[in-house]
Parts: sequence; C-alpha cells; structure tokens
Amino acid sequence: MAGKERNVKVKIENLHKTYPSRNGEVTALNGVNLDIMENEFITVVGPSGCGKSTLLNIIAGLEKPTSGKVYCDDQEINGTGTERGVVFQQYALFPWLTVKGNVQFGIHLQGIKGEEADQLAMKYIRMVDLEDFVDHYPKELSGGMKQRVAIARAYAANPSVLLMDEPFGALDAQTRTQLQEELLHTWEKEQKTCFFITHDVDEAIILGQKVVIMSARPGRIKEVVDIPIPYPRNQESKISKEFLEAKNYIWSQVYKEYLEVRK
Ligand SMILES: Nc1ncnc2c1ncn2[C@@H]1O[C@H](COP(=O)(O)OP(=O)(O)OP(=O)(O)O)[C@@H](O)[C@H]1O
Repeated sequence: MAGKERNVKVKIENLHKTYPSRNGEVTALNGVNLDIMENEFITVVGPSGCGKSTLLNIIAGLEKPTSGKVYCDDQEINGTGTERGVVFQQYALFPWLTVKGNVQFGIHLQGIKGEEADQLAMKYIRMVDLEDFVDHYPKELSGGMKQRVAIARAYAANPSVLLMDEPFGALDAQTRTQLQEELLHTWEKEQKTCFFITHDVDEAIILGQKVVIMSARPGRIKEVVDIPIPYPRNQESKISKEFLEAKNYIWSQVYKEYLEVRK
C-alpha cells in the first residue's frame, strides 16, 4: 500500500518506437523512461496518438521497441509472458467458452486442474459479482459483464503485472463507475502492479497512485503526478480536496497537450 518500500517491477529505459508509414516514418515514442514500482497502480493519460498503446504493447511484449529496453523483475522483455496479463477495450473473450470456461483458461495455463481450478475460477467470478452467470456464454452478457469476465480472467491467470488499455472505454458511465470501484477494491485486496491507460482524467485520478501525463506525439513522459487520495477510495473520494486539486492540475496539463495536437 502507499508508503511501503517497494522494488522496481517494470523498468522502461530510453524507449523509442518508429513505425513505417506512407509519408515516411512516424515516431510514436521518443525517449520514454519510467520506473513502475511493485504493486503500484499507474494510470496514463495523454492526447490521442501520443503513444500510450504503443508503450503498453511494448511492455506486454506484443511490439518490439526500435531502441531502448524494458525490464520486468530485472529480466529484459523480449516477448509476451505469463507474468504480464493484458486487458483490452474489446473484451477478447473466447465465444465458445462459458464465463467459467473463460476464467478457467488462465488457471489451466498455470497447470492447475480439477477441483482446485474450479474453486479458483469461482473465487474470481465472485470477485466480479458474476456468480449467477457462470454457465452463460459471452454473447448472452452485456458489455460491462463481458469486461468483468475479462478482468476476472486476467486476475485468475495470476500475472504480477496487469496491463490495461482503456478497459472501460466502451462502457456507459454507470457501468464504468461500478467497474472502477470493483477494480479499486480488488487492487486494495490483492495488490498487483497495474498499468492502466485511459482518456478519462477522473478515472486516472481515482484509480492511480500516480498519473503519468504523456505529451503530444512524439510521445514522451511530460510529468508523473502523485495522487495523495487516501485508501480505501470510492466514488465519494471524487469530491475530496485532493481529488479536485489533482483534477484541476492534470486537466490543465493534458489540455495543453491537446492544443499541441490541434496546432
Ligand atoms: N502498427 C502501426 N503502424 C503505423 N503507425 C502506427 C501503428 N501503431 C500506432 N501507430 C502510430 O503511432 C502513433 C501512436 O499510436 P498509439 O496507438 O500508441 O497512440 P495512443 O496514444 O494509444 O492513441 P489513442 O489514445 O488514440 O488510442 C500514432 O501516430 C499511430 O498512428
């Protein structure tokens, strides 16, 4: 929890990423350095196209950097790995598996089978409040429920780092608020290192111990802002003095970057 001494979990060193494009090269990341501490919840905001997803995909091992390195537990990242779980905006569930089957998938990958796998799956299904839907298929669920399954599946695979790319971006405001609370409670209970991308400054502040503000393309880290809102946090934390101060400050910084994009 906040204040406890921690080790660096993910180290990002001088990361550059360029993509080929029709008009030459696009520089998506231009010298990104960041230490993500063990069990820390980091949220990332910045204007569209500033390289947030590129950064997450490189940490996930789904993309390779053009130069620079990323380490997880001092090991250089060269590809995907079970210690890093990813949740995307689109739920990416297996349509042929039930809720329980989807959640068990990551448990089976760890070599856990039978009754133990069953009990673990139920623990994570309860965590996201879906115990009445264990035998339902994804097509029978709402968007919010599907995203709950995706989160339960990611947790059940027991990664030590959870990478989330706008996981609530496609949800209505009420479901989004509910899932923020669930994610907060889950993280408070079962801490993991979380790296969470969002366009929503309020969401970044309520979830994050630190908010990383990225600058307009080519992406760099403009500033890392500590969020001193005490735990346990809930929606009422959004009217606290700490929240409102952070919101004014972060929003003004992000807005400057939006203006850069529009120049
Ligand atoms: N596979 C690719 N090929 C070419 N260009 C790419 C590729 N992926 C990303 N880019 C470019 O790299 C830049 C950063 O993209 P990225 O998706 O990382 O930004 P983002 O901050 O996540 O954007 P958004 O907030 O809109 O999702 C953009 O200019 C994008 O067009």
